[in-house]
Amino acid sequence: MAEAMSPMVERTVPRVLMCAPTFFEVSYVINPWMTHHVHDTTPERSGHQWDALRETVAQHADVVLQPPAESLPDMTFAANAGLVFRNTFVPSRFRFAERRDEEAHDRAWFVRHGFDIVDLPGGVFFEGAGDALFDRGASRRLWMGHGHRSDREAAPALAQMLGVEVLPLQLTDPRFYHLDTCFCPLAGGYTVYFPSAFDEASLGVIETYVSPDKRIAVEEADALAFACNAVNLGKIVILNRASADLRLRLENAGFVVIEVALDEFMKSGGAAKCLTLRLDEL
Ligand SMILES: NC(=O)NCCC[C@H](N)C(=O)O
Repeated sequence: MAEAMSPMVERTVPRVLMCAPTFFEVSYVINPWMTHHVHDTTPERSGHQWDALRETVAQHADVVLQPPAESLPDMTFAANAGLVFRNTFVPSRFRFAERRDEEAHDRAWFVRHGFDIVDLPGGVFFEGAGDALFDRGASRRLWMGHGHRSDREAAPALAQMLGVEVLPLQLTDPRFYHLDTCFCPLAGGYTVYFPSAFDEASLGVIETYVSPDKRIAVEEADALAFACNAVNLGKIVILNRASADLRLRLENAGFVVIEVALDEFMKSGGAAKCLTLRLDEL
């Protein structure tokens, strides 16, 4: 029987999925961050950092736990399970074989929790909320990154399947291989992003849709510290690290910045946002 989740019920407290890093390690290389870190993580350190993130998120949201699976070290990056919109779950189709066995676990979890599963057309790669981020301003538009992991073809398909406007953004820097590594929509329509990770046309799209007073462009040092990979829960912004300048800009926009060290996960190319998946996208 489906476990009761009531995903359609209007909630005031955000609901966030996380998956413990029990089996997390760097055992293969599918992005530049992983290159020098094969077998360079410890369960103690990743467990400790993940617990700190879970406890921080739990102060501002209901945390729902997905059981991890053995031999799937990247499953802890819950954002990549798929995309949630209302009661619909669009499962990821991973580009690299190393992550494809996660798909069955994620699908089963979302079926079990009462979501409607809607699949992308065959052969289209799509890495879920790693590459698809809802605007948090007045609009429900979806920003979608492509060029490294997800295919551009996923954008019109998602628009049709979900009935939302989808804005594709071309990613150009292999270090910022998922949209959530270099772009973060915040409450009120503010947007943190690293301009150099996008092609010119995509920067033009961002500048068309996000007014200058809402754009928070970061320097490379912040981008490399995964400052764009932030969890935004209302006024709260949880991230690995922010420079004094970025913190000030976020505070001036009304946000409260909370740093949680996640360097063990950065060895795999992920941080706060990648380790979470919003389940209430209404
Ligand atoms: N950026 C994300 O959304 N997730 C991080 C995924 C890290 C994993 N090692 C990968 O390369 O797929």
